Amino acid sequence: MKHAPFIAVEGPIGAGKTTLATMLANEMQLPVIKEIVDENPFLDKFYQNMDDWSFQLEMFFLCNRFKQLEDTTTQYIDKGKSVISDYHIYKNLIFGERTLKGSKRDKYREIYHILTDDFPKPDIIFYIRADLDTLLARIAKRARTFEEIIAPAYLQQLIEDYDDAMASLARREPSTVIITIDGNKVDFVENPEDFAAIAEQLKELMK
Ligand SMILES: Nc1ncnc2c1ncn2[C@@H]1O[C@H](COP(=O)(O)OP(=O)(O)O)[C@@H](O)[C@H]1O
Ligand SMILES: Nc1nc2c(ncn2[C@H]2C[C@H](O)[C@@H](COP(=O)(O)O)O2)c(=O)[nH]1
Repeated sequence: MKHAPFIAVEGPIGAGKTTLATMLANEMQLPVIKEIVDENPFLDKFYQNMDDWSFQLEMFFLCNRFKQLEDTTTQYIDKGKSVISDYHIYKNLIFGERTLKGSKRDKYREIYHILTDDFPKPDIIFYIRADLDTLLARIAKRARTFEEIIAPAYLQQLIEDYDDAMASLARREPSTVIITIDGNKVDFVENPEDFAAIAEQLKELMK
């Protein structure tokens, strides 16, 4: 592994991405890039009416992450510095393919590739899988008001979409190291030894 990998933590809503990315960044003394959520003006409208608001929402996330990834590239990656992020830009496509329809989905897909295809991609992905009950419990624990009305069926579909997307990414980009964490069994928040095992894997990869 390169001495300055770009690391991402991924997984469906509430899986523990921000928590794990922050914990690993502290342990490894790495800068951490966190997606913006609370400043997104469309999320609450989106959960109330997905068809009406999905295009604005996905475009907001895409434009915001485009800027973040641009800055991450110039401030860290181009300078050979390791960095960890609580998302992979690919999540924009995972969600967009599900929440958009017809010509809006086609246009969004084209815009996504125009904006992101030439960006550096993470060398290491920690992919947190978890079942519906675990995600619902963690979303409730996080207690964001606008997430209270997330339909379980939407979340279950995202769980399946993430599995398909990670398998597709592994086929497309065989050099990317994908470490899958079973979020139903591994608890890096409550069990220090679980976190230590994950951190050890990252240290080995960064040697
Ligand atoms: N392994 C875990 N065990 C218990 N609680 C967790 C775990 N991972 C995350 N949480 C909690 O679940 C909520 C969602 O975590 P977060 O990191 O925000 O997830 P994500 O970034 O994937 O949406 C937070 O309240 C967090 O403290
Ligand atoms: N439709 C989309 N929703 C997204 C996207 N990225 C994040 N989100 C939503 C999901 C959660 O309600 C909240 C925070 O996401 P976490 O994964 O950190 O829980 O924002 C997206 O690209 N499209």
